[in-house]
Amino acid sequence: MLPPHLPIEALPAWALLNDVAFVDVKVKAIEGKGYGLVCDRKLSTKEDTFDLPTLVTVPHNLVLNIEAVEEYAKEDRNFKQLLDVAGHHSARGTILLFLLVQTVLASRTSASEPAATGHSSVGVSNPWTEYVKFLPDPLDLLVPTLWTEHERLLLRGTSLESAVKAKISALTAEFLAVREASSDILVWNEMLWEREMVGFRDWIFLDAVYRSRCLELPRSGQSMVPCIDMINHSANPTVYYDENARDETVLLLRPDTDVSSGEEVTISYGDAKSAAEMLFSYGFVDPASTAGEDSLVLPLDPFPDDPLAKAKLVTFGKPPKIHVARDKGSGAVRWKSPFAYLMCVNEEDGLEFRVLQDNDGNRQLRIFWLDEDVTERTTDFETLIRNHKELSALLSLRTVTVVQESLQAQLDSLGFNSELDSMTPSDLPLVREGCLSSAILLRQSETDILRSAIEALEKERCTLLEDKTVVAYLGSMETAKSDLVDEEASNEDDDFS
Ligand SMILES: C[S@@+](CC[C@H](N)C(=O)[O-])C[C@H]1O[C@@H](n2cnc3c(N)ncnc32)[C@H](O)[C@@H]1O
Repeated sequence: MLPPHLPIEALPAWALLNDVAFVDVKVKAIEGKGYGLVCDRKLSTKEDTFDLPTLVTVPHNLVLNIEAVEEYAKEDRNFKQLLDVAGHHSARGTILLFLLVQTVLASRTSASEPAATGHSSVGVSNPWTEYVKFLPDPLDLLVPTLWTEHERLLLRGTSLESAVKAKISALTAEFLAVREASSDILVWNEMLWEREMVGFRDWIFLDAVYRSRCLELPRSGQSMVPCIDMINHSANPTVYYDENARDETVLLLRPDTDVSSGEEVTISYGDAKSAAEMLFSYGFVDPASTAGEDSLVLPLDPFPDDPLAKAKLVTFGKPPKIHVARDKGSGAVRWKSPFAYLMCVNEEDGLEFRVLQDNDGNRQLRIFWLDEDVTERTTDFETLIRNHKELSALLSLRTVTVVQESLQAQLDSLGFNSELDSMTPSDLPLVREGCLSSAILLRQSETDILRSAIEALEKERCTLLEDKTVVAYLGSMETAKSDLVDEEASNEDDDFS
């Protein structure tokens, strides 16, 4: 079930009815980006920077955030029941439920029941019941959770390969939980599930809508704002949003900016977002973005033969990851992987797990390093290691090597699928052009980051290999190895069988 679509020409009437003011701008179709906001006349803040022109004003009552949904639930008994069993977990989950219900209401009101009274048998309609009809068609929203299986193959070897799989699994579990919780409520069971008005694809779509349209407002926090969510992104934005003294959300022309008549106005969706984040959240990669850092997040698997692996994972308490960032200007690389440090400390280095029982009889797994209880510091093994005089360089060397090997494996996997990098739309008729171009940009960006990071880690490794404690350790290992070889050889001499 999808909301019925309204042409964008109907938006000015919706805006008028709901007190949204557009001044000198209009929402129009923009090639390759869906809708966007375009200036009607030349605007400038080059001379007069004191008074910034306000292009759009949206009243506070239209802002959709967790508080607004809780308020709506007070008016709508059925929705409150739904929210009580399946919502309240997070702003996102709560807003998704609201959007789901608005979509159902929008489909019903346009098909059968008139919305004029604001009441249908299932719920109370409100401005969002109509506004959801201006949301993009799912086929035009190119976030990878909505890509076809064929299209998702383009992500092989990138950081999004596992991230998108994990997101789809999480969304499946979330959808099933909503379905299970709400099927005990008669009205929702009939409405959503018996009539099959909602399916898993709708849930994925609403999640994508939320992620690609949610804003962080200075006072109202994570919110969706109708009309302001029609603004596209650019690395060189001309406008920005804010909340004014009347709590209205306003769109303002940036200082020292000229916009000509017919030009699209844009905001920045975030300078610091990597190609993977942009594609994951918004469904495109901006090739013009040259500021800030490019980054990559990869999962990190513990050593398969580490007997302490499970205990380390439990005490660490979150999925192990490697974060790599590269400054787009200088090319300098930073990396971070708290679990990699813990992963490289073993029993022979003084690591121990103990099960302790408190006064109430509860048992708790605690982690000790060199007899100190470090359970609260599992994410800070880097500092613990650095503060250890004799083991610092050796354990750091192990950690750097583990991270470097993981990045190399990822780079190999990208290289293994490198034929994708030169594909054209005619080579892949089952793939949408936007998916292919974004995937190619992502692959290029991640290949560059991985190459730079592997090179930087090699330098770190070389420096650590020269440390005198490492040299002494490796020397002792060599001696132990040659002693063993000598011993085996002399045993062979004695073997007269
Ligand atoms: C907040 S909405 C903007 C309005 C949207 N264009 C629409 O038609 O409803 C964000 C979505 O707009 C599109 N978009 C925004 N900026 C873009 C850009 N620079 N290039 C391509 N698509 C863009 C993407 O689909 C993104 O998920």
